[in-house]
Amino acid sequence: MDLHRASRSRASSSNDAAPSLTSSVDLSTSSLELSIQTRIFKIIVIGDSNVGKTCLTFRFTGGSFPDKTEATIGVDFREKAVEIEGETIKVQVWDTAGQERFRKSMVEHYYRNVHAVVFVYDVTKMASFRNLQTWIEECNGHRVSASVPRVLVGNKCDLVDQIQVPSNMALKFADSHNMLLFETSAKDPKESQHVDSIFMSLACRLKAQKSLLYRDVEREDGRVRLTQETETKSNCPC
Ligand SMILES: Nc1nc2c(ncn2[C@@H]2O[C@H](COP(=O)(O)OP(=O)(O)OP(=O)(O)O)[C@@H](O)[C@H]2O)c(=O)[nH]1
Ligand SMILES: [Mg+2]
Repeated sequence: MDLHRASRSRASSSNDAAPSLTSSVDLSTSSLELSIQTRIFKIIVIGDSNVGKTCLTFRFTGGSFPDKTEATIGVDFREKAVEIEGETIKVQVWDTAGQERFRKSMVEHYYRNVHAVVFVYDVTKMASFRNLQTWIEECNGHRVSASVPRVLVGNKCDLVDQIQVPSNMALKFADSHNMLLFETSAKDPKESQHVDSIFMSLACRLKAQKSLLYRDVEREDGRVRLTQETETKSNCPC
């Protein structure tokens, strides 16, 4: 399955950084050491119920397709440590509920300090594609910065005889929203690497955006001050 690259070039430096990366934060030495060791990127997965959000996140973090899923209630967290350019980063995936009744009390939490957003639709359900506009509006309504990377995922491509959403339509939509488009399948084991690349491409972009110059650490009266780098790096291999 092809990975379509919609136009996008939004390297940004202003950002709600990873939990430990606000531009000027006092930390104890031990928590600083911890934050230097492992950064955590929070990625939320959003879309209609039944599009396969749980299966995609399961595929990425567990490497397999679940035999059986139930509608997600609230949120399920899944984590995976990945290595990018020698740095170990924890990708924390928030598998959200698509059903309104199972998500309404959680919505604020989904979007708080989010680093990247994955919008999912089902390629065999045109309604799930049409509803993307509503999901995007919800996201924008929660003050998610324009610099937070977003990608679009059309899932269930293994159901080749049932596809309702043409690739060119999805690509046009992705382009108009400055997103990359991935058409894939959580179920098809041959697509496993492609599913990984959804999250890895985001992690690479986040790493490039949120570089910290550790040499800028200053010590003042036993406290430690972190200074965030303002330049973006663009030497990520992804
Ligand atoms: N054929 C096929 N079925 C899939 C794929 N991904 C998920 N499914 C099936 O679609 C159904 C819904 O999958 P979930 O991952 O639970 O959907 P969800 O988006 O998490 O749904 P909510 O938790 O209610 O928001 C399940 O029966 C899955 O087995 C896929 O890539 N191909
Ligand atoms: Mg689910």
